[in-house]
Amino acid sequence: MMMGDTMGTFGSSMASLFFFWATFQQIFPEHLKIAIKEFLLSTIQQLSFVQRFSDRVINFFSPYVVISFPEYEEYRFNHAFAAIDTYLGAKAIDKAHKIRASQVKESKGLVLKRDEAKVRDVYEGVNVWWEIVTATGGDRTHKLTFHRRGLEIVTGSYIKYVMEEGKSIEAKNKKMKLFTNNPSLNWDTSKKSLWRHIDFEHPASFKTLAMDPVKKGDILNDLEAFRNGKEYYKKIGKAWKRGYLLHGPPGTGKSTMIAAMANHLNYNIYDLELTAIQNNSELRKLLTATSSRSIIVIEDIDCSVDLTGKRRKRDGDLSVKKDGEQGKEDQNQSKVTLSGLLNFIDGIWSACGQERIIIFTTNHIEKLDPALIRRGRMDMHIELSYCGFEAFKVLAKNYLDVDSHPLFGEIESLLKETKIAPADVAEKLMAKNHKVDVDGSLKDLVESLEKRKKQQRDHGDDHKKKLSGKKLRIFRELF
Ligand SMILES: Nc1ncnc2c1ncn2[C@@H]1O[C@H](COP(=O)(O)OP(=O)(O)OP(=O)(O)O)[C@@H](O)[C@H]1O
Ligand SMILES: [Mg+2]
Repeated sequence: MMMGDTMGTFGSSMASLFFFWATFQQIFPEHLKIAIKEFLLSTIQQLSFVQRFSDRVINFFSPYVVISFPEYEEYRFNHAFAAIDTYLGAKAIDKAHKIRASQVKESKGLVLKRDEAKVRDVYEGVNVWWEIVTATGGDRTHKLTFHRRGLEIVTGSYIKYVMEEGKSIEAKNKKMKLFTNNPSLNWDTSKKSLWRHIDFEHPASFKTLAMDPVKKGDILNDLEAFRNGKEYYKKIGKAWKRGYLLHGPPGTGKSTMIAAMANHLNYNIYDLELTAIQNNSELRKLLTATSSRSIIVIEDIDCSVDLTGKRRKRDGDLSVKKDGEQGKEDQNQSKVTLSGLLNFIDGIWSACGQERIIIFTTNHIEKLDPALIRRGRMDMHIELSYCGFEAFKVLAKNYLDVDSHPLFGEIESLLKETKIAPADVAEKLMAKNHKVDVDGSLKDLVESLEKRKKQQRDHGDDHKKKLSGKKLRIFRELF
């Protein structure tokens, strides 16, 4: 067709359209036009009503239930959303096709997350489908779809299970921290000024801890029972806390065990230095500023606070001061007292605290006031003692990577007769100049044990001689 023909056809079509519009304007009066408009609008409304009604009918007959977990609710972040996100992210990584890796500031290493919009899960035989939906505004929502049959299981326990799993994965991925209290003089109005922290990266583990394996097993079981004891503690109406008293000579592994416990449970450590605080109210402030899932440690409790005085009942309170020291005590408000510590452990902490462990360590259990260490306050007394053969075998494995050696027999019998701390054994087994020398290290240890055995025997003889001399003197004085 020629260009001119095309233009002609277009022109005549436009002319017909104008003609039609002008006729419409003339024929239909204004009110009729409004009526047509209203008719069209109501038809559209009816159609959307039909749509809504049909949705309802479908929902009514549909065997599926959908629960939504929006990221924000009334402008506040919904923590359930975060827990679900973590749970789904970590779920069945091995089966996922898309994985997202990231390193978040607070996390230990690379966090691998399943990166799929839809995830299927099965819980107690119920199939559920999770889907993440993003609205046009960018708000995200986790949608959980399942068959009505599973309603009781899903609402009764599955959602709770997802929340708990999510939170525990979050906690596991978090870097542990070691907190130390700032001297109270440096505190300002912010809670953050009470404790300073560093990342906690101690390599200690129960596997490398040298001690009697039965005792080790008991402690591990106790920790596990505590960690999983939320419902139990609630049932018996007690605060979810546990106290351990670690006692034993220097270098027997008390501090190492605390690190191993923190690593095992993934808890933060609060190392409470009592000498840096002035009084009981500061102590209370510090302890209430600690977080859940943490271990609060007071090392060398016998040296940190004057606990040696006899307790005396005063105004229903426990006092550590000896009789006659009342005036001094009133003046001396700058003391952290046994009563402050005990009150906190028993009272305030029980009311506000959750999932906390408190550990006291001492080299001199005999110096401690019985009130501090009675059962219930300190639930478990753990003695770390001199190195036995079983503990030695763990150290030999750690340091030399050997399970047996011709010198083991001799070492076993020497250890029975000699008091040596695991720290001293470890020192002998440690590689010199980064070279592991099994024979040399074990020979070194045997020599050191023989020397100690002799010293300890001589010291024992001296002690016996002194005693018998004293007895003789008393005998002479008497007769
Ligand atoms: N039972 C043990 N198992 C493994 N290593 C140990 C053990 N005991 C001591 N060690 C080693 O000795 C070093 C000192 O031990 P640790 O600091 O735990 O002793 P401690 O009982 O806390 O002593 P102190 O009473 O002086 O505080 C540790 O770094 C560790 O290498
Ligand atoms: Mg120590």
